[in-house]
Amino acid sequence: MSDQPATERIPVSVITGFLGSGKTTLLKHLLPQPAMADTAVVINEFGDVGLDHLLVENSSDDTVVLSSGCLCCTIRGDLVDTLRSLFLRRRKGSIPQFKRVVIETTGLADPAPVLHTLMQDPLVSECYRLDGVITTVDAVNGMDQLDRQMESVKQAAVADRILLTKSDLAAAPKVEALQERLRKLNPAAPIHAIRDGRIDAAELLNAGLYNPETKSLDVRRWLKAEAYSDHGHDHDHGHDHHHDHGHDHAHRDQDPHDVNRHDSRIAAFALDWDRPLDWATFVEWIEMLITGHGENLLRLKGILNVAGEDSPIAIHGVQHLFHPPIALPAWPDSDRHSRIVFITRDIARETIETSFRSFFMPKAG
Ligand SMILES: Nc1nc2c(ncn2[C@@H]2O[C@H](COP(=O)(O)OP(=O)(O)OP(=O)(O)O)[C@@H](O)[C@H]2O)c(=O)[nH]1
Repeated sequence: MSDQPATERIPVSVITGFLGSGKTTLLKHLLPQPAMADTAVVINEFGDVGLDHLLVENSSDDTVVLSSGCLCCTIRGDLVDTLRSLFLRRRKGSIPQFKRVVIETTGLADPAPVLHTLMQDPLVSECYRLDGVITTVDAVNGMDQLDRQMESVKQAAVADRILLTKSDLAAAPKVEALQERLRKLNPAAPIHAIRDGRIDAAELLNAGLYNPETKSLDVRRWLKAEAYSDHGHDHDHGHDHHHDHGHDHAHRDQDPHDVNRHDSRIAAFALDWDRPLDWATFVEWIEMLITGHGENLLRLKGILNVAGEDSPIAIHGVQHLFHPPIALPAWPDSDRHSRIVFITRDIARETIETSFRSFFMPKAG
């Protein structure tokens, strides 16, 4: 665990989104805004020659281009080195005192390993904290990309904010259908339709647990667990079909003939539990889950009511990584339920729920 409190580490925003979906255009419009002052930018390009940094006008010493590979696979070590070197140069005063980092991934990046590195690498997580993931989705090509490219599904599924770009080029019904699909894929992320990257940076920043404006840990905003309750996850209606392909109820109204839809492999849901949880049992359950399903646990976050603790514990996981829990100073309101949000691939809600109950429901007889 990092010695630095979460509030003192430098926030990192990750901009991801499929090829050509408008990441660089967005960055170009964000960087001149006052809310983005003192931002260091790390741009990752696929291929030998980086171009995007030339397109982002205020390229400077704070802009680092990682080329010749995709951030998610070949050059993860470079990301660690880059973030570390930026931090050391900042401390030495050889570059300005940046207060935020923005990483633009390549369009083909699977975002999970990038988040992994940010949260897991001891050197990185000592100095930085993941603030949020911003995903651009192309209104013209997005539907097709979601059908064909699993990366684009994952990019949308793990987003904290989704930006629908190029809606000026797509017919309204097409934009609405895409928005609807994205809402099912990721119920908690607000979706903004934008044109040519134009959006107020304040809408995108500070998506994390810590809210710099109120200087407090803002659990409700971070977790948005309530967003999952309206999306058809109820399980009391006598579904008798078998869920052996990880098909989730949230997607039951998709076109059954469209076998290519990756979204049916992705499920987003929240578990809610009204009794205090035994911490040792919880850790045992999570470890079991990670051992069995780690790769497909795309994202997990929650706030727990732990037996014997007066205040809540925030948890955060990405695939095989379970981040050190954070003890929050107090409950945000009178609701003392534990809430855990899951974004999974090929794991149905029932699987998680059944395993949770097997650990926490008192055994009959
Ligand atoms: N009409 C229109 N064009 C846009 C919009 N957003 C981006 N574009 C254009 O889309 C093209 C691709 O945009 P980029 O910002 O380079 O996309 P990118 O995601 O950075 O691309 P890669 O780094 O190759 O993955 C450019 O020609 C942009 O001008 C938009 O909202 N409307």
